[in-house]
Amino acid sequence: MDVKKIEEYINKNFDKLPEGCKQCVRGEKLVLFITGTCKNNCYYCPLSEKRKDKDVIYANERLISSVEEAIEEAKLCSSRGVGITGGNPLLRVDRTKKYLEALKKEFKDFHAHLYTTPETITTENLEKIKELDELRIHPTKIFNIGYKEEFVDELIKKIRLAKKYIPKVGVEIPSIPGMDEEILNLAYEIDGVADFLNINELEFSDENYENLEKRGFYPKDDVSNAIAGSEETALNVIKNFKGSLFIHYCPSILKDAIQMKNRLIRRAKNIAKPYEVVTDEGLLLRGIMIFDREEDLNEIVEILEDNEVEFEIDGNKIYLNPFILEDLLDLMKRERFPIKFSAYISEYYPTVDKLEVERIPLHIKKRKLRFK
Ligand SMILES: C[S@@+](CC[C@H](N)C(=O)[O-])C[C@H]1O[C@@H](n2cnc3c(N)ncnc32)[C@H](O)[C@@H]1O
Ligand code: SF4
Repeated sequence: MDVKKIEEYINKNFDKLPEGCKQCVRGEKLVLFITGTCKNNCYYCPLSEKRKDKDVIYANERLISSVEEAIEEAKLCSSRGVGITGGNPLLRVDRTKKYLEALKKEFKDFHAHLYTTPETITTENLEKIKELDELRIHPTKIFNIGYKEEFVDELIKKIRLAKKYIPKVGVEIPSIPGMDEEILNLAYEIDGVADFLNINELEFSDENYENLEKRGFYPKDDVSNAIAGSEETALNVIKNFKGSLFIHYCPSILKDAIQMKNRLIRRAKNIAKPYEVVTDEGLLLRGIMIFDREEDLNEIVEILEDNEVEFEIDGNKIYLNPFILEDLLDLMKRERFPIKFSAYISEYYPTVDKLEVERIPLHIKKRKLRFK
């Protein structure tokens, strides 16, 4: 599926999607990675080395250590809900409870969903997370050990238990190529018990690549992280399923090209300085002038102030609107005004690390070579 097809598919099915997915697609969810701790060891686990089995907390891409930082990040992204993920959040259930309750208290109508696995769904844990609106259960044993009735029975028991505390309880699984029959059986077994089944296109990462390759899986193309055959398995299950359960297929490209982009746009709009431009991809553009000498910087500051141009000084740099910078350089060249600075357009992520993705040179100030 390409981006256009995904958009058509999402628009057609939007009303049927679980609320957590609706918000996720629109980039409205704060992704709260509450711990990297997990006892499951799935061979396809995509977690990066920085997160896997590390007891760390991230709010979106930001490493945090307090509830206040999570709230701040939610505000910066105008989040309307939270997806609590990991690792297994229920292995740090008291921390999960603290963050969940704080976010629910801070924001009105804040939708919360959480990912976990069947073993940790207990009455004691559910009591602590009953403020959740949605739970998504990943039956890891079925995909790591094999499809066995006892694993399906355990899953069904846990869905029934969770439904006593949480309004919506669904099952979320990776689409393992070739497991069409098992996934179809699973869908029939949970029909009438679970509220939905989400099937994720299988993705590789630096961490799981070797494991996936050993099992004969390989990338479907050289532009995405998706595994060949995973989409076919998911779509095959949906085509052959004749029950009433809602099955949603989540392609890898939906996460990268639509959901991530929408989340970035929300953050970018909130943090953009008055002189910065938000791109359609949710990145920020700014013009940068870099000076060797303070008097050259002061001269330009005077010109910008005279022309009421918004700008900011950062050490030997001036930041300003990229289009104004281009116009200014054109004018200076036309007027043969000496250009005593280097100028670039910088494109960067509106994330906490402000990762620069591109720097387009507009003018490079020639350096003089001096022999001593
Ligand atoms: C990345 S996990 C995060 C939450 C938690 N660790 C878990 O596995 O449930 C979210 C969902 O992605 C699915 N998943 C796990 N590994 C995946 C992979 N390599 N590619 C695609 N989906 C995957 C699982 O079905 C899980 O429900
Ligand atoms: S349950 Fe999730 S975090 Fe844990 S090993 Fe499996 S994929 Fe990784």
